[in-house]
Amino acid sequence: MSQGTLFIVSAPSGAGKTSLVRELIESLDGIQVSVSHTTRAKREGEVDGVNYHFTDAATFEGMIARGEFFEYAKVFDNYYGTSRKAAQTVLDAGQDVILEIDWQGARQVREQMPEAVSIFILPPSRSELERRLASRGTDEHAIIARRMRDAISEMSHYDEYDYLVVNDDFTTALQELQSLVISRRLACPLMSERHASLLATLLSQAPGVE
Ligand SMILES: Nc1ncnc2c1ncn2[C@@H]1O[C@H](COP(=O)(O)OP(=O)(O)OP(=O)(O)O)[C@@H](O)[C@H]1O
Ligand SMILES: Nc1nc2c(ncn2[C@@H]2O[C@H](COP(=O)(O)O)[C@@H](O)[C@H]2O)c(=O)[nH]1
Repeated sequence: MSQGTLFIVSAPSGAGKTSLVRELIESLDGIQVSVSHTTRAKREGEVDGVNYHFTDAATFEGMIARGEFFEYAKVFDNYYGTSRKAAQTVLDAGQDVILEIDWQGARQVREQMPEAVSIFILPPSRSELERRLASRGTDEHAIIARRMRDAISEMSHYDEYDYLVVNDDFTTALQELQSLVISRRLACPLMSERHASLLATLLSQAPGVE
């Protein structure tokens, strides 16, 4: 079975990547989002194992020591990471996988898997980014201020990514993400089983092929 494609999606906090990725995986078959581990506190409404695997720092550091992370980083003073097993299981099943991670994690993934497709999502403006962080209603003022400060350093890594998508109008940004996933599938140099079997049939029936 051919392997799926790994997509990296990064953005400053509040730009809308979780909302876009949620809609993307609902709109396309054969693509899943990898559930990260984090040491940050659970927000109201978040579910362990769905939004994140919520862990304490000792557990997270034990996983680091055992080499269980594909990538991990400290973001806003908390650990966040993708378990190697979680991402690989999806890829081995022939499904595409999306990692919603920061620029530090994206670098680690590219080093190990240069064929990964990376997408950076930009907000239309800094004021709109701040408005979205506030309107989400999940974080206190000090946390929003910290995320706004770190947004500039996150965005300064935009040029390490293969594609940029501006999340101004949500539907337009979603369509651009859908196009990137679909065009990657069509351009995939690894032949799918369906294509291989069709070609084998077509070529075996062609008279006079040398
Ligand atoms: N195009 C858009 N226009 C207006 N609001 C949007 C748009 N996209 C997302 N939002 C809203 O912005 C807020 C932040 O979105 P979201 O939580 O998806 O951001 P995020 O990039 O995943 O943040 P984090 O990295 O902190 O998880 C949400 O309330 C979401 O509904
Ligand atoms: N390197 C990684 N970064 C991650 C991962 N999961 C999330 N993130 C980054 O954290 C921020 C904040 O997320 P929040 O849920 O607290 O709002 C987010 O913007 C991502 O950039 C991960 O597995 N690895």
